Amino acid sequence: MQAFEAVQLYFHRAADELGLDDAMRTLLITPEREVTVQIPVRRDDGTLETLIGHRVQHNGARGPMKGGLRYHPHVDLDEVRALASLMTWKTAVVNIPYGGAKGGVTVDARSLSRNEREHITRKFVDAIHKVIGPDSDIPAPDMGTGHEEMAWIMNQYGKYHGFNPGVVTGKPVELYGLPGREEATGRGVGVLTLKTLGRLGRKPSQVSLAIQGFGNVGSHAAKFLSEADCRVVAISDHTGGYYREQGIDVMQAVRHARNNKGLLDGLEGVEKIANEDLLELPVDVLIPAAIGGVITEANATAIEAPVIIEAANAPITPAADDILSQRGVVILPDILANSGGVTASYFEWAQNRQFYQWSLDRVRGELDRLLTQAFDDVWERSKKQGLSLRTTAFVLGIERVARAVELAGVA
Ligand SMILES: NC(=O)C1=CN([C@@H]2O[C@H](COP(=O)(O)OP(=O)(O)OC[C@H]3O[C@@H](n4cnc5c(N)ncnc54)[C@H](O)[C@@H]3O)[C@@H](O)[C@H]2O)C=CC1
Ligand SMILES: O=C(O)CCC(=O)C(=O)O
Repeated sequence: MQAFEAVQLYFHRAADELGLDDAMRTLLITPEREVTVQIPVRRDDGTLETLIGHRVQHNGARGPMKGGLRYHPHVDLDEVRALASLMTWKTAVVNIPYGGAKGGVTVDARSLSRNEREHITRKFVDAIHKVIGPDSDIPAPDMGTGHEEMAWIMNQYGKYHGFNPGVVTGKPVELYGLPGREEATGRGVGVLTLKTLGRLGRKPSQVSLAIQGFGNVGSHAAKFLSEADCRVVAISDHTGGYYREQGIDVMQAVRHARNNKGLLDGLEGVEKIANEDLLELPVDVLIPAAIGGVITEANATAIEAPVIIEAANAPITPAADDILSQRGVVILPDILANSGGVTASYFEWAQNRQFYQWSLDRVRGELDRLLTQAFDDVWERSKKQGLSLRTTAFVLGIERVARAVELAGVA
């Protein structure tokens, strides 16, 4: 099943609960605009390469469209469309005044020099600057991009439209960024993991965790949860998994990765395992925080964790989701679990519009407050209506977007 088809499946399950008619379903699921562009780039060795980039603006009923920019070799239009639609429901679940969008360039970010990344980013902005903007569509980091790319986006956009830092979020703190945006997705994953454990009557000190992916999201989630007294027994990156039953020293791993181009290979005091095996460890909580589609029909029955927190977008296929749900596995869905990133982006954007900067404490406090509210809304409604957390999160998101469409009118 293609990625967008999978999101549509979840969408229709929730739309059935809401009794939405076919016309409204078609309106809500169809992207408003899709832009595919050529990005010609000269590599450092002089060769010319033509890359493809996409920006999908899924729905803007609740506000400017918002979503990250991914540099990854698997990026294609279907994936970007799926991720853009997830953003629409995510911003609605956490109730921030945005719609949903996503962008991507089909390229292995790790194969690029800094100069090449800058070149590609600026060329991409050259191609899409007319359709993005602080009131229309606001990019942010996703896999393979970070604060450097966001600074280049701001700068390149400014060459066409004048200085306006609110065109992009996830910028360096020294350049109109937000203290706390970089950690926000992982911190949010941590906060929501603790909320989930609390509802299940589990104490953090009794809990073991495995986290796949040690980039922005995975490393900050690991840090937050180990500081909260959870035992992080496995972490990984694309080079493999790293296991220690007594618990990994997460800060040592963070320092190691920082000095090793973001990679964990060579980390001492741990056993090397395969990424696939990490997913099947007998842990209390599994946190996929890397690519999508890692838990499928093929490995769902082998997953032992009774709780899965979807830090990555779409890490579980619908067939696997059904198998796990039937087994009673508690799954906190991506559109809630990783919503801390876009929520902090909202704070950054709001402050850019005021040329004002909050303190880190205030950012964390507001972030925790909004995420807690969204979590409680989803958890309580799920129990009341007897629906999975995923279907409930979709119901809540779709309901808010549909209401905005009805109130604003479409004709
Ligand atoms: N950065 C953000 O603010 C947000 C990110 N997300 C999602 O979180 C996930 C991770 O994003 P980031 O941490 O930003 O990306 P990143 O690029 O900072 O890190 C990705 C990590 O995943 C690892 N990885 C890549 N391919 C892998 C594979 N095949 N198997 C195992 N590990 C692999 C990489 O080595 C790296 O450790 C993505 O699904 C993204 O869409 C969701 C919300 C916001
Ligand atoms: O911070 C943002 O605006 C978007 C983050 C994102 O791409 C996501 O939540 O998947």
